[in-house]
Amino acid sequence: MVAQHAAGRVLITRPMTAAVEARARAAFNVEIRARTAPMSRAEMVASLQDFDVVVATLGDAYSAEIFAEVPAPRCRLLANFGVGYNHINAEAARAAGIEVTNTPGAVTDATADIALTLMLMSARRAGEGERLVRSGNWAGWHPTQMLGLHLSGKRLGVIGLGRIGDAIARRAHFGFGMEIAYVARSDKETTYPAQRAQSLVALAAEVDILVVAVPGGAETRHLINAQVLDAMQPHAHLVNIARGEVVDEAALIAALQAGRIAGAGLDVYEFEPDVPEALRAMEQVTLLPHLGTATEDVRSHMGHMALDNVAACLEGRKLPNPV
Ligand SMILES: NC(=O)c1ccc[n+]([C@@H]2O[C@H](COP(=O)([O-])OP(=O)(O)OC[C@H]3O[C@@H](n4cnc5c(N)ncnc54)[C@H](O)[C@@H]3O)[C@@H](O)[C@H]2O)c1
Ligand SMILES: O=C(O)[C@H](O)CO
Repeated sequence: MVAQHAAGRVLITRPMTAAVEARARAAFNVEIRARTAPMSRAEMVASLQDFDVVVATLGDAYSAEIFAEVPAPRCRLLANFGVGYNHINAEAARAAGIEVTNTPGAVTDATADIALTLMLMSARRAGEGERLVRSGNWAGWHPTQMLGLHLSGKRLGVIGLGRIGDAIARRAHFGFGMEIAYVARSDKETTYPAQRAQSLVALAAEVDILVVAVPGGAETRHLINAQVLDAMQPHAHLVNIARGEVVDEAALIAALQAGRIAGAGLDVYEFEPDVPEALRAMEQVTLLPHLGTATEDVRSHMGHMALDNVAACLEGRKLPNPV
């Protein structure tokens, strides 16, 4: 028997997995928004006025302006569904008396798996090959057909050796025998040999695959710019599973069109869900629709973590995952 929480109205801004919705309905006085699109400005303002806790997610742009519109919010917690919370101005939330939590760890393995999927698809031209077979134009195997980049023994550069970056590096090293290099402010302790590069440009210049796994937000916006892309080797591939804004998309398109890099594997986009026609037109680009955490198990795990934070807030306990 799940206890009913008398106090507190909860809004969940998207439909969730059945398991998460069932727990939320049993445990809280909850409203679950039926729409899958991000919250409008008016909806976000109303959410801060009418609910004690809001389970928000990617695309719900709780900017400083939204908080400024509600001087005395009823809301005490924005429990973000997802580890990345660059869509929420956490400083402005705190100034308004609203805590922010996220779901670290629940997303790590699944997102690392998608990074490896993109590394393999990009290096081995899997998307292009699949489109060839589907087109009916495949003329058959021959020794020089669609040659790609062999990953085994190659060098992987990780930008952002945190939870996901480390899970990617582990998979790449122990699964594919790849050498690992990374950039960070200080040396990291790892379960595999890993070399810290002097700078991002130096890292870009020395690797076969460069994978982006830093958080989004103002500090990392356009971290991967024309200078970094120009430093990469012509046979190298860029993989981004972090946030679209970390990569200067116009510079990436220019580098790909000029053949300055061999390919890119992207799960996220600068102006998501808009994906430039130029990217969609290029065979050497693998495009996924932000699939990092898209499995039933993982989305339920994320939802339960968010609900654990909701429960803690409503019961006056310490929040498990403050950002
Ligand atoms: N594609 C997806 O579906 C998906 C899924 C989950 C997470 N993500 C994104 O991945 C990000 C990382 O998640 P995580 O759990 O690994 O976070 P994390 O905090 O564990 O790791 C991020 C790492 O990046 C490092 N970092 C920050 N700025 C840096 C910089 N300028 N240069 C080098 N390193 C820098 C941090 O020190 C940290 O080690 C999330 O913030 C989110 O935006 C995407
Ligand atoms: O940050 C995350 O957890 C994913 O991108 C989904 O929000």
